[in-house]
Amino acid sequence: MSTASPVKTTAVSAEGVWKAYGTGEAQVVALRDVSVQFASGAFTAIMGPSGSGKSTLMHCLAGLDTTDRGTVHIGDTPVTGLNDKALTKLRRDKIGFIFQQFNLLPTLTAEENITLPAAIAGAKADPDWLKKIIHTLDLTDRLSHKPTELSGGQQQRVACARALATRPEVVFADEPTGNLDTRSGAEVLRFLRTSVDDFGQTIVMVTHDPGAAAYADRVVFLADGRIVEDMAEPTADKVIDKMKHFEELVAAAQEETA
Ligand SMILES: Nc1ncnc2c1ncn2[C@@H]1O[C@H](COP(=O)(O)OP(=O)(O)OP(=O)(O)O)[C@@H](O)[C@H]1O
Repeated sequence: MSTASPVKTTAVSAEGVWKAYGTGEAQVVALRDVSVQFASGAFTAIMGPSGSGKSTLMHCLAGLDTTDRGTVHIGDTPVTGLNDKALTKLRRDKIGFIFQQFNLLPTLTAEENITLPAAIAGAKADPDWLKKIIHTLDLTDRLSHKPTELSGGQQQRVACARALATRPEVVFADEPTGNLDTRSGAEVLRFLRTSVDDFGQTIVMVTHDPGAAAYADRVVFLADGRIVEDMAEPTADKVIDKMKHFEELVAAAQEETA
């Protein structure tokens, strides 16, 4: 019997990714030669100033946007180069999304919002798994409610259940606490943490909030389209301190890639 700890596999990877918007004088380079791996069963936060490329990176990783150069993989599956049909299938089968604005369908109940993506994918979500996440999210008494009958925190918890219903290879969360008060935000973050620790999920979360980033195992900092820092075991204080020295990090990264 082997006593070696299990080798962490890579859930998502980007290799030499470049992305620009517009052309000529109006061109904005949003990502400059970004290479990064996200381990399976880990919670990673992506941080950086406004316009640093966080959303662009997440969209390229999730196959919502194309890269100009470089490659992206979800597990062993190359995202770059897939046609629209294959991309839709990849997103449906392997990726969960949580958005700042919840993005629930207003005419459906909480339960229907949670189970719809699996139904569209032609898969029936495992009932025991669904029961477990609905219970963990404290939504059992809210399943027949429509989104307008739920608080913001409850709506985001429904969005969390929806994202995890198919046990995707990775969940991308874009500012999931951006529209929530501190208490509701903490509930969502605690759930994301639990989903990693107890259920082995992989989470990649964009956030501006050092307190939210402190729930993660790792923080990747972007500035000016480059990765300028990779922090393990973040705390809010460590993150705030790093953000104070951002200009120096950007200047160093610019010099390195000049
Ligand atoms: N569709 C687009 N067309 C033109 N420029 C774009 C587009 N999307 C993003 N950009 C530009 O690319 C750069 C990176 O944008 P991105 O939205 O990825 O940054 P961000 O770090 O997510 O910012 P924020 O924190 O404000 O959401 C910015 O300069 C932005 O203006």
